[in-house]
Amino acid sequence: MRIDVVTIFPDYLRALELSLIGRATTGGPLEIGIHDLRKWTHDRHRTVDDTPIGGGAGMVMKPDVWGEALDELLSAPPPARPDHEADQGGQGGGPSQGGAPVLIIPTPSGEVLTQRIAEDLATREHLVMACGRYEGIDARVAEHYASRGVEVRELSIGDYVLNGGEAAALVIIEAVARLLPGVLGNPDSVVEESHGASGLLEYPVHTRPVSWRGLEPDPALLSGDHGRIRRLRRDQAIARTAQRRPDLISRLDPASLDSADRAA
Ligand SMILES: NCc1ccc(-c2ccccc2)nc1
Repeated sequence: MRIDVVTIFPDYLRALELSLIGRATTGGPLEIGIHDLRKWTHDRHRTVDDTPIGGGAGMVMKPDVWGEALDELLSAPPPARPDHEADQGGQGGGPSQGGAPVLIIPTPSGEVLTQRIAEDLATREHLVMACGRYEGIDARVAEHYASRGVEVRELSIGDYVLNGGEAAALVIIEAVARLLPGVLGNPDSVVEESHGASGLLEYPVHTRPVSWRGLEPDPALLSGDHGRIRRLRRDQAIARTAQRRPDLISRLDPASLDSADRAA
């Protein structure tokens, strides 16, 4: 997968070149390109914004500058893919959706990112992320590329407003990139995690010391009885989900709640 990020604060995205994601980019399953939007300006002041048509506070990012940047990045050839990855669907499941790039625009007015959306994006070959600042990007940019048949995803990462799309882009990229084969240290840990296949929140985890400040985990965890431990953890996950995220309980497939027993 290749991810291109366009921003007026390229240094904000340098974190991607560190840690887990950073390791995956050196000849791994992930290529990342960070681009300064001002590269596509032509005036002396490298202007990227202007006052809103129709009035209102703040500034809006100019469609013409964004158009030059996205024309270039969206038409770039898809990343070369080694043969063994021909049908690599990654943890996102399913075959790759082919090389057509997806234009992702982080925005407070977008659809909220979910694990399902991350899994879908993890099957793509090329993501182009447009990070807005100020009051956002001129709405005609998303409209234009959608009308040209580009898949445009305006994504929110939650119901709050940030100063720009960069922090949201980091969240979206991490949620997607960690699903790619070879990026996550232990692929098994993708299975039992909050918002994973079970649709439940993750059960509470513990490690040594067994007794800490007078607190100890449920004795079942020390029993060595794996069926009993599996059932305890399922019950803990259900209880935690019901308490903290009742909205997730209503979406659950009842059959998935018994899978812990069947897996025993
Ligand atoms: N849902 C998180 C989120 C994403 C993007 C923005 C944003 C703010 C200003 C300009 C451009 C994007 N705000 C919140």
